[in-house]
Amino acid sequence: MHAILRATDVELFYGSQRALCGVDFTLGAGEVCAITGSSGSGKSSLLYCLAGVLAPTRGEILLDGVPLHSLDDDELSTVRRERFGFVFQYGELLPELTVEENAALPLRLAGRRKTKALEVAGEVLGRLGLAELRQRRTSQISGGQSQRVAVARALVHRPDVIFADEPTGALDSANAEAVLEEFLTLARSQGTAVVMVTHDASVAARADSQYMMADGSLARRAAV
Ligand SMILES: Nc1ncnc2c1ncn2[C@@H]1O[C@H](COP(=O)(O)OP(=O)(O)OP(=O)(O)O)[C@@H](O)[C@H]1O
Repeated sequence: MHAILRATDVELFYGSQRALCGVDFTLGAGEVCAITGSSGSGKSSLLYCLAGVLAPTRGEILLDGVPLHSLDDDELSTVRRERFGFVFQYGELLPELTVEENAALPLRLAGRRKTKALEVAGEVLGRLGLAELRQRRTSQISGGQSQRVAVARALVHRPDVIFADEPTGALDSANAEAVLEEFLTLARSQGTAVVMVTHDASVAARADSQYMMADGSLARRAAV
């Protein structure tokens, strides 16, 4: 399997606080990976580094063999916008936009025409059970519905890698299953890779690979 993302010996400090140490990680194209670990163990920090949002203090992150730190700000923004999709814990939707406008945002930023972008967003929203809410402003939907809109927005432009921090945290089991199915379908059909942080053991068990984060160190868990 072609390695799309590779981290070698990554360390991250926030001031004097060490959040990551000696992290090695490889993600194959089309691989769905789950990272678990206790609160404060460094899971979100790792996602931020892998996604080029934070620069590691030591070590490097390679995307298709190219070190993220070799890209200038514009190139990094383009990578994040076009090749990555994000469902972050505090990833806010824009309250003045409707559900479908929020979900269509990555396509609009990529220059797609509004009608086409809304049509594609509508299909994804439908698969996530949100068809009825398309025209609703996101200030008028529930937390779990917002989370699914954020998932739709992360995958609408068919990115190469989706980074998801607790993407099913606010969802009941049926909706968590719908989100996971979307990830797995994209991975199998488009070769999209997914790195997701989750506390949900049943979600993690469905991933292709599982890792455990403890005190800034990452360890692969054997398949059961
Ligand atoms: N901006 C920051 N400044 C200083 N320390 C930080 C910052 N963000 C995180 N930390 C610290 O870095 C460590 C790792 O935090 P991180 O958020 O990556 O953990 P996490 O495993 O994602 O936690 P949670 O499951 O609670 O979201 C923790 O000790 C945290 O207190």
